[in-house]
Amino acid sequence: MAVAQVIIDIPAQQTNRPFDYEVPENLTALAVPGVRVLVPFGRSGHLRQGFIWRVVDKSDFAGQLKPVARILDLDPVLNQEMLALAKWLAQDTFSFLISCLQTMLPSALRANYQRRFHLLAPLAANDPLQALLDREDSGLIPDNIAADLLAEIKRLEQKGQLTIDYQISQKTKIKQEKVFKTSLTSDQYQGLRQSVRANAKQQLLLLDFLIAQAPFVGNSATWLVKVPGLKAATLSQAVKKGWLAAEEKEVYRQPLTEVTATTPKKLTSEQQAAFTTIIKSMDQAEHTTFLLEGVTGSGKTEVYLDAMQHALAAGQTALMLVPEISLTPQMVERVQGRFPGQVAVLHSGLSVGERYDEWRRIERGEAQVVVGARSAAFAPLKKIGIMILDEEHESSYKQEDMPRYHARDVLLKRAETYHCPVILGSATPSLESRARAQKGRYQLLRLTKRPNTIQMPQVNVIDMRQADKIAGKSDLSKQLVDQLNLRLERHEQSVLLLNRRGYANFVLCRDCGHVIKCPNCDISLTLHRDTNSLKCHYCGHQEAIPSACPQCHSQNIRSYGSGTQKVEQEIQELLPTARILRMDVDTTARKGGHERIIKQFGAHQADILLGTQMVAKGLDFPDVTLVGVINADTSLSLPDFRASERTFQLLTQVSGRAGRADKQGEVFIQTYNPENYAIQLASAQNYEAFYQKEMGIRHQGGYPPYYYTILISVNHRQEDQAVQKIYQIQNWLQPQLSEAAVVLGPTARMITRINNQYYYQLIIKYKSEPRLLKALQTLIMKMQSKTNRGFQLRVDREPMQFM
Ligand SMILES: Nc1ncnc2c1ncn2[C@@H]1O[C@H](COP(=O)(O)OP(=O)(O)OP(=O)(O)O)[C@@H](O)[C@H]1O
Ligand SMILES: [Zn+2]
Ligand SMILES: [Zn+2]
Repeated sequence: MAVAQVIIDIPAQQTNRPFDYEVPENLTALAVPGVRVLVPFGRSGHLRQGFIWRVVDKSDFAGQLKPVARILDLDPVLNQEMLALAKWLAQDTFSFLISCLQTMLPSALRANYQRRFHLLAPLAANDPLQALLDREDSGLIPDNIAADLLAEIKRLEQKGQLTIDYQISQKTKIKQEKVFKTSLTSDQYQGLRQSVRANAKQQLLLLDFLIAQAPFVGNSATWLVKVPGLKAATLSQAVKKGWLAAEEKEVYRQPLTEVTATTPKKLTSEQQAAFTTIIKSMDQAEHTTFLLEGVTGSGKTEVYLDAMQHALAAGQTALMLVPEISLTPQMVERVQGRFPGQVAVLHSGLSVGERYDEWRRIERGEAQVVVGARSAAFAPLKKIGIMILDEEHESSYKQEDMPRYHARDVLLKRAETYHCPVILGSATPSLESRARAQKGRYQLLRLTKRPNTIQMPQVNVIDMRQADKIAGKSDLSKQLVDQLNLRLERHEQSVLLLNRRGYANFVLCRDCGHVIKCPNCDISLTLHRDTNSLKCHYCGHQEAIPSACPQCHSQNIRSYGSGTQKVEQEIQELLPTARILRMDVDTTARKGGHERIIKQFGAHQADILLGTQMVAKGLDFPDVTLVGVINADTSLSLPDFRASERTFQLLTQVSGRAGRADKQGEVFIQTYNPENYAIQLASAQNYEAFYQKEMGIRHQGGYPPYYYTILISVNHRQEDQAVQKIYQIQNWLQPQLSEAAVVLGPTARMITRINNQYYYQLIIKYKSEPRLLKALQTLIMKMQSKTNRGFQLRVDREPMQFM
């Protein structure tokens, strides 16, 4: 007897293992690992969806096995590589296996359940359930059903008066169109044309069309028949008469717009050197990881494209991840232009149907190149020859919900399977990656110059403590406004960054630039409006908001922040002729909003692009000669040990948007902290020096990459419960750790209450803790027990957000 081991679609610890089911004789051919099935589950025996994990000969289960009820796929939706990847992912990220399996698939394949009840006995007069039966969709239990109705359903179910069943509704269907093949020769069609009656207008219309299609005749290709005025019935009759053969063919909802084809550029010597090293490793099928550290505008993308080309030429495929597709329409266009018709694009901006179609094209081998955001790391490509992670420092590559994976780790794991190299590219690599390159775990490749004679932009720091400001507009220095004006006169473009990271969350002295920090940690304190206090999120230190600056005693101390809308108005008043495009959460809320703004700017429909961090990424426009940063400081003050790194990255990246073609670029950075090393080194565009300096600070403070970190968080409806639990966890965990491990906290999370749940957390810093993994798994199990009802535990390895 064949036994299917099935992972059930219920993300919970109790169901986080395969369950055995008998495979009925008639389903044995279809019951293979990776197909979706419906199986009866639990005492109720309701049908649930699941995945076949493995098929074995016999079961260790003592009782009678239930049979698999239905198999939903004719071919597995997850292949062996994906199943193995899911297993690794579940372990590595402390996640449920089912969550990992679901993450790998487009949401169209995650079925929706419809619950329906069927009466076994008549309802009592005026039973409220009658209302549900009277509806058009009789018996459907709506998702938003009122609690008392649901209780009534439960009551009748328990009394045996009704049953509930679960039906899978698949939202997205494969889209099909009818295509045709000729079945007669050209002469035969001519003959028919003579023989049909003159008033058979429809038939004549079709025959004329078929004769005109002479090149198709005798060819095996199928095509769509679209003749104006021709009725569908005429076509079906023609098929019946044997004039034509018809078949259903899958068609795709194409989300792509037309792009112009491009040819490779002649690589510079630095690009050539990097490329040669990479393809050598591809040819030798090594899973080397390259860190391509190339200054902004140095042409990393050209290296990626050539490496992808090399893979395709060898009959392999290529996978490229970018942080956010909507922000990088230019990147997508460059890849599509280079490989027309071969590219699938995966991202959250697509409709469910579009995404599913792109996934199918990849799965069937019809697209050899995939470009996508984080979740495209699981694109079902086969024979991968190269994988690329562009802007590898971006924190959006880490998923914040279960499974909390980092796309980089997924690519590196897949590279082991495909024996192919991975390129991590950035002008500002994460410290983690750069440190690994230092140790030789990654191979460092550097591009230090822009191609040909193009120079890096000149960067100027404006000290806002002393700068001439425009009266009544304290956010703008005269110097920056003059520069904007100059660009207007020259018909060149400007990009303005308003740094909203950490907006209004910290306290800064407007006279001396002092930011209030924790006495125990090298981290700024966070302003809590609700309690009117300043708190440290690492050690729990708390103090009242001072009325004067502790450094210069000025009373001009306040929380800092400024909105894009306000700045837009100010600039418009100062430069009435300037055409300003604003890019922020408000203007990009609609689908395609980013893309529209970027396209408009590219088409010179505006002189100034003003926005939040969105404007820092990927833009490559030849006429941008000025970049202005309105407030460099905000992100410096985040209560996060990565605050300096993030600031450095942001300033370097945005500066890099200037002067990318033949016109020299200039950058002006307004700051209250001109001596700060992150600002200094970003203005010098000196990544290597920043890396050295920041590593020293991380070493001293005991932060990554010198330590690994794990965040454990617990939440509960009642604050005291959450507090008690986090202390219990700490007391239980501490003895299992070595002396070398450091436990920070417990502390409240910055936003302590969300949705009436209170969050408390611990951070473990460690170097090597062989027992930690096991301990955390035990902890996860313990937290699922009945006594821990109402608590939720979260274990996040290498968290990107500590707040
Ligand atoms: N070898 C080359 N010859 C001529 N032009 C080049 C070459 N390589 C790149 N370029 C051009 O230089 C500009 C910058 O290149 P690209 O966008 O690839 O840089 P990047 O390193 O990916 O940039 P960033 O990290 O700043 O986004 C582009 O307009 C590109 O077309
Ligand atoms: Zn001060
Ligand atoms: Zn502290």
